[in-house]
Amino acid sequence: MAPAWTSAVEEIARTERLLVALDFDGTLAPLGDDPMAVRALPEAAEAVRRLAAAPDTTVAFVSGRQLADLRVIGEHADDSVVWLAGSHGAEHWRPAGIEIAADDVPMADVVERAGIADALVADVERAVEGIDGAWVEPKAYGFALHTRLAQEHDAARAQSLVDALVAERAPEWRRRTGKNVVEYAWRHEGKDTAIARLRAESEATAVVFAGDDVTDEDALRSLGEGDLGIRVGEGETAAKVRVADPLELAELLTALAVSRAS
Ligand SMILES: O=P(O)(O)OC[C@H]1O[C@H](O[C@H]2O[C@H](CO)[C@@H](O)[C@H](O)[C@H]2O)[C@H](O)[C@@H](O)[C@@H]1O
Repeated sequence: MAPAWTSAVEEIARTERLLVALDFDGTLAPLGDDPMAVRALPEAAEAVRRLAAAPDTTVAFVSGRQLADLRVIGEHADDSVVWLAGSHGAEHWRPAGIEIAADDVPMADVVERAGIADALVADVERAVEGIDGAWVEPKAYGFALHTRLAQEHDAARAQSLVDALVAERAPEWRRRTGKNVVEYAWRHEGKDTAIARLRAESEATAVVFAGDDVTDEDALRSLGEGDLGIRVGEGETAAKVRVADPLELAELLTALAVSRAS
């Protein structure tokens, strides 16, 4: 029997210019304990390669990872044709020859906020130092508190300590929850902003977006009638289609690449 998503994939494959925007962690790559050790499933990497080679098709990774880390885990080389939106859309990368709009945050603000962020990250690290399984990932515009390896009560304690510190020192920062992670950032862009920018720059006539987590719902909710949102795994969603895991997503993306190439 054909998968339930077959007709949706065949329909969107007929659009003139397609943007395929993909979250990374939990979507192309299964989640793991060490964030820098994860990689896309080979089947997913191959599907991305085939889609990127298909006519009138732009592929982008849209991730909460800071850009530098996304390039490492995404095995993204300088000559790649895959577009990137990191830090939930606050950082962008484009292939050679495609112009990229300059960041509109004044340099003086960046410097000032980076100083505040560095001091806050140091204090947050000290605050969670003795809590088993809790650790801090410094990021381009803030940090993430990881609790994947912590007991439930330790995770809750770490989160409330960090919430209190951020509320006192940086109440205007955006707080986002994810799978065993809470992120805090002074840039407020979300994946909805990233999709709007990628759609405009690629002149897409339709968008496919796939993601597995709460922050991906910003992007999924922003999609229009002619787009295709895909939720990977469980959870409430605004997506039209659900797949079980990254492996089934790779199967869907391969089917899309085949339709797009024919
Ligand atoms: O937007 P995404 O690409 O899904 O990024 C979300 C966060 O991903 C990373 O954390 C998640 O994946 C880790 C590796 O599998 C896992 O250990 C962790 O529990 C997950 O929450 C990343 O480390 C965060 O910075 C991202 O924001």
